[in-house]
Amino acid sequence: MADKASLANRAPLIEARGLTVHLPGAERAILQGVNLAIRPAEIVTVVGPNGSGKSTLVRSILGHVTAQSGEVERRAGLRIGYVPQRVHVDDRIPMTVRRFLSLPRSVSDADAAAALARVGAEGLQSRQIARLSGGQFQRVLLARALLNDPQLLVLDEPTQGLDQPGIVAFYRLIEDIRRETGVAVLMVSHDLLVVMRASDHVICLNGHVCCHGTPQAVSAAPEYQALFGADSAETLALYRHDHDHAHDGALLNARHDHEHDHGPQHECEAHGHA
Ligand SMILES: Nc1ncnc2c1ncn2[C@@H]1O[C@H](COP(=O)(O)OP(=O)(O)OP(=O)(O)O)[C@@H](O)[C@H]1O
Repeated sequence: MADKASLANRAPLIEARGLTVHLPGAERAILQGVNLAIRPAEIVTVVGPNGSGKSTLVRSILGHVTAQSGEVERRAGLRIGYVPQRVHVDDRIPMTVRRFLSLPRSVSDADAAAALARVGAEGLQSRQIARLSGGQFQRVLLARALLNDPQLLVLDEPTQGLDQPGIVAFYRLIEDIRRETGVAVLMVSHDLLVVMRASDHVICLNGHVCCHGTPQAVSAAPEYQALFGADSAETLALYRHDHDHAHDGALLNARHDHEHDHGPQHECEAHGHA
């Protein structure tokens, strides 16, 4: 995790205040009064059940969806790399990885090769996009998002369709990239255990912000446990402590630095329903 005090002192790259979003056809507001700030080099993760508004929040922050009230302030000239939840690739239209990396903006062969190498997908340039495995495709999407040297990476469910080792490896890659480049990361994910482990700040969303704080604080919060069940908190606590011995199973690929939790830090702030 990044040093918390130094993160907190940095001005946000992007900040949402009081975002309320109604979408046409929806009976009620999809987001209500949501606040969110992402600072340089910070990994912020949004978790929440299906339909809780995670993608809508991401799309509002990116300006793809107009909020009925509230505001999004972004640093002037902010460069964002975005990996959307769904990318439709028509497999009837041939498209190589190299060509895909030049959409929508043309990039040099050297930059394309460097971006692929950075995400562990070197040598895929001539492969057809439609024939990549799920894990390869996610890495190519990430490579494309890195091409404009972003200050903020936005990843909406980036590990969909990956198996557990693939999920762990992907988040590890994100942590490495953050460490090397200082890029900030906003992620939406269902992979509670792995993604919360990699996060500086977790936001638990269910139309409004139910609670937020460090992974430890959120996993101990009653609002989080009401949404995901007390078991999820126990499993996270176990995972975080269980690092001194050989592990079986996929999680053994996760980074095990010695980071002890000392119980909930009571950082979660309950936000009432509007
Ligand atoms: N374009 C739209 N018009 C009307 N309602 C929408 C639209 N897009 C999403 N919704 C509704 O808004 C709610 C939130 O959707 P959203 O995709 O933001 O949730 P999510 O938390 O990302 O869900 P998931 O985890 O299933 O991806 C859902 O009830 C969804 O049906």
